Amino acid sequence: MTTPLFARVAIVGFGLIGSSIARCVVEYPGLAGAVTCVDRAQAVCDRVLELGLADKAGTDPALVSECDLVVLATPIGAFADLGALIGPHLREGTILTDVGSVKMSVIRDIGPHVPDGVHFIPGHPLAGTEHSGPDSGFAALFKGRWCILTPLPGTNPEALDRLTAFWAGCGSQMEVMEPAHHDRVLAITSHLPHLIAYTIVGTATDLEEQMKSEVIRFSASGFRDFTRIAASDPVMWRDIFLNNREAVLEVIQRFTEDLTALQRAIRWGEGEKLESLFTRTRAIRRSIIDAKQA
Ligand SMILES: NC(=O)c1ccc[n+]([C@@H]2O[C@H](COP(=O)([O-])OP(=O)(O)OC[C@H]3O[C@@H](n4cnc5c(N)ncnc54)[C@H](O)[C@@H]3O)[C@@H](O)[C@H]2O)c1
Ligand SMILES: O=C(O)C(=O)C[C@]1(C(=O)O)C=C[C@@H](O)C=C1
Repeated sequence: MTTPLFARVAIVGFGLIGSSIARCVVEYPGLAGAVTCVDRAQAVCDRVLELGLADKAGTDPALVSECDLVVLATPIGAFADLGALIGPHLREGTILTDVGSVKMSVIRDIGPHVPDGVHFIPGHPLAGTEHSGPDSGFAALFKGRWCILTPLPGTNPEALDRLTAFWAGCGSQMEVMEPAHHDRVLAITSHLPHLIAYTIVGTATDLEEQMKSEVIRFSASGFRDFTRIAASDPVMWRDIFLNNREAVLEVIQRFTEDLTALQRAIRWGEGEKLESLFTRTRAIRRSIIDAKQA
């Protein structure tokens, strides 16, 4: 039997993403010898043990002290407090990473609590669903999906290689990025689409009762797709918008200008303008599909 990449991994926050990582460890050999669950909810810890996703589970942050990989997988608003709680228990040589959807704020909130000799390498798997909690995870979640690491200057290359190998073993395609660049890219590809979905479904929610029930009854696939996204976890998304404020505000500004231009084109009957934009957007969809098949 070959030695696994890590002897014991601690997953702090054992919801959709945390439990999917644990399922990878259970199902794919060679990633880690054992899993420790740390979650603030005792009910989550009990469920994780019941599901067989960890052999140790509890609410005590000191549980991370016996782990050589620690993955923070709570909503990012909890990171500053969490950093202060687990920092003193991290042992030398441990790799500390996270799965948070914003990277600059994670570096700001966790960085000051990382003891010397601990390798802090922020990360973000670009894979998820609208579901939450330990029952919603699955091992195939990361298969063929990007995982972005945003190492800080001076990061130990061997630690980076080990973490890269761990995520690749979960099925991810790996990429390294500057954290600020990550936050700008994700503001467009993930945060703005969620904000738009929340807005569209919110508008429907505010309609008068009669209209609302008709919208629900006759919702066609376009609206349905938005409701899936708008069903995503409210706390997680509150934290994302509050922690990627500048990049999100910038893309909202551009989006608002583009929406106003479309509004004008509709008002003035500028069919060519509309058709030309819709032709360009169709080409983007095709290039995404082609890139996936390549
Ligand atoms: N859901 C997605 O699509 C997705 C995709 C990629 C990355 N992420 C990121 O992953 C992280 C987790 O998201 P999720 O969807 O798995 O969340 P989730 O709601 O399914 O699970 C979060 C877990 O963290 C626990 N928790 C909350 N605060 C805690 C604290 N202070 N200490 C210990 N445990 C705590 C909760 O009890 C819960 O079990 C977030 O930072 C999010 O930005 C989410
Ligand atoms: O598919 C979904 O449900 C998602 O929203 C996943 C998604 C995304 O926007 O692509 C959401 C947030 C994460 O940080 C990464 C992935």
